Amino acid sequence: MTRLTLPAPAKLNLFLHITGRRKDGYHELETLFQFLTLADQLHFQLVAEDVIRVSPSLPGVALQDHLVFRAAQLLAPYRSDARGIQIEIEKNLPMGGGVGGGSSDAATTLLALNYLWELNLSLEQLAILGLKLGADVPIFVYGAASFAQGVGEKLTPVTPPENWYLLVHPGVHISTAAVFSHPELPRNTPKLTANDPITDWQIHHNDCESLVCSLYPQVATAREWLLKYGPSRLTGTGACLFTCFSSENEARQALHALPSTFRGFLARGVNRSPAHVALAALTEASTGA
Ligand SMILES: C[C@@](CO)(OP(=O)(O)O)[C@H](O)COP(=O)(O)OP(=O)(O)OC[C@H]1O[C@@H](n2ccc(N)nc2=O)[C@H](O)[C@@H]1O
Ligand SMILES: Nc1ncnc2c1ncn2[C@@H]1O[C@H](COP(=O)(O)OP(=O)(O)O)[C@@H](O)[C@H]1O
Repeated sequence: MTRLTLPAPAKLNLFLHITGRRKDGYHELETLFQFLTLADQLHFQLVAEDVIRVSPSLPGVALQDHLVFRAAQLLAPYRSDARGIQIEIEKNLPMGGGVGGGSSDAATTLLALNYLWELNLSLEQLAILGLKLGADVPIFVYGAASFAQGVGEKLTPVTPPENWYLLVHPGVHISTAAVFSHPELPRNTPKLTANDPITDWQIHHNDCESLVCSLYPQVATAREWLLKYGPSRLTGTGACLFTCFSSENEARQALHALPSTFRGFLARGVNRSPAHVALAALTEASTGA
């Protein structure tokens, strides 16, 4: 096989507790990750020359900083021949939206190149490499909805309900680093205990939400609008907020009522990453399983 298309799905942080800060400045988190059917699409094509080509470019992102390019660079030394790769990205996920698009693009690149370059690296090896690119990369590499601890790399698979979500982007770009370095960010939520119902995410919260709403009035306005439909929540450090619905139809009706100042996305929560589903289908087809 010389070409491959794989999705790079969005994630939601159904809740996000900050339980402390490490000496290196990184924050200790407890968060519940679920994937969405909403995804970027990445097209991979092996080429004879020893190059890594990524197109189209992303606004404001130099090639050297592009997480897809960096993921390919990390894997290139493991090749046994000099075949290069051409990668084309259909970017559907809002950047800086808290849905992990960059990390997911990187993880999908690791999975795809491991397959196309026939590297036979384990998911654990790919996750260790991926963590160098971002705290969120391992969850996408493993591909199972999980309760995450540490900086997001200690993962326990769980199965929250696979609801329909309306995701609202309030039109602001939020820097993860800026939120985490803010003096008013709460950093001392007690750790959950073995008896806490982890997948009952609505009883938990996102420690970034109040701060982000006070720094970005558009996020607060979007939150107020979503609250008409049910409990709403910020994902990650924002900017996107979500609320859940029991059917696609209800979620679609809410999407139709969304003010034009916001962008809305309809998606289903899924506990297995669509990238893994696609890769498994491919492997089964090629082995005739
Ligand atoms: C907060 C979360 C929750 O899923 O998501 P996003 O809102 O970014 O999607 C993630 O932990 C983000 O992961 P990721 O986007 O990969 O962050 P990184 O590139 O590793 O880190 C960006 C910056 O955020 C800070 N950071 C990040 C993660 C963490 N646990 N503690 C931190 O203090 C650090 O200052 C770091 O320099
Ligand atoms: N492939 C990529 N997709 C998105 N952002 C990228 C990518 N590569 C590098 N970046 C940089 O990472 C930043 C955060 O990306 P993103 O994952 O979209 O945010 P978030 O973690 O909030 O969902 C972007 O603003 C951009 O500067």
